[in-house]
Parts: sequence; structure tokens; C-alpha cells
Amino acid sequence: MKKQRPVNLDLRTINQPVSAITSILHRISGVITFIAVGILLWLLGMSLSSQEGFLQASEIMTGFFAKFILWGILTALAYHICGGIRHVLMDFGFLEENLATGSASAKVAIVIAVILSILAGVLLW
Ligand code: HEM
Repeated sequence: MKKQRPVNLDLRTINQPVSAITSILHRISGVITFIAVGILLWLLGMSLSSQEGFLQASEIMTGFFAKFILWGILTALAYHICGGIRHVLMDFGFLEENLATGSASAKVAIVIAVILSILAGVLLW
């Protein structure tokens, strides 16, 4: 096999198209959402356990760090849903599968997710 093949695996030097960045972020946001389910179920369980548990859960959620984590979770979920709906629209043939439409829909998904993220921040603080 030829040993001197042109291989470039240095991600910092590869210019990623916006649809590729959207795709990577979609997987990352999916993993964050998966971990978030555990955190949110733990909080829900605590809040439903007793009156003290509810007060404890409320107390936890007043801290800046907890709010920041929740904001991150809501941002990841918002992004994942926007990217997910984009995927579903493409899969059902509502969006054309070409470079121009892929880039445009990726940008729209990012902009909507940023707006939802800002709204989540306003809601929390
Ligand atoms: C608890 C909620 C959710 C969790 C934990 C979750 C998690 C994930 C993860 C980890 C992936 C990545 C799979 C991979 O890249 O191999 C994924 C992909 C996907 N998710 Fe979610 N997801 C959730 C909710 C949603 C929702 C609400 C939507 C719809 C809007 C959605 C739509 C999608 C789609 C379409 C893909 C496939 C994307 C692709 O083909 O690259 N997900 N999800």
C-alpha cells in the first residue's frame, strides 16, 4: 500500500461547512440532553419526595451555578430540537438535499436555537 497518501486529520486546518458544524453540534447536544434527563429526573424525584424535598429542590434551583447548568440543558435541547426538525424535514423531502438548501437550513436552525437560548436565559434570570 502507498505510504505517502495525502491524509489530513488535523481538524483545526480543515474548513468545515456550516452543515458539518450543525451535524457535530446535533450529536453533542443529543448527548447533553441524554445526560440532562438523569439530572432532571433526580430533581423531579427530590421535589416529589416530600415537602422538605420540594423546598430542597427549590433551594438548589435558586443558585447561579444550577441555573447556568439548566440554561445549558435548555440551550442544548432547543438546538437539538431545531436540528432534529431540520433532519425530519429533509428526510420527508420537504427540504431539498443540495448544498445551498443544506447550508441555509443549517443557518436557520442555528439562529432559531440562539433566539430560544436567549429566551431560556430571560426565563431563568
Ligand atoms: C430526551 C430527548 C432526546 C435525547 C436524549 C436525544 C438524543 C440524541 C442523540 C444522542 C443523537 C445522536 C445520535 C448519533 O448521532 O448517532 C440524536 C439524534 C437525533 N435526534 Fe435526538 N434526542 C432527543 C430528542 C429529540 C427530539 C425531540 C428530536 C426531534 C425534533 C430529535 C431528533 C433527532 C434526530 C432527527 C436525530 C438524528 C440526526 C442524524 O441523523 O444525524 N431528538 N438524538
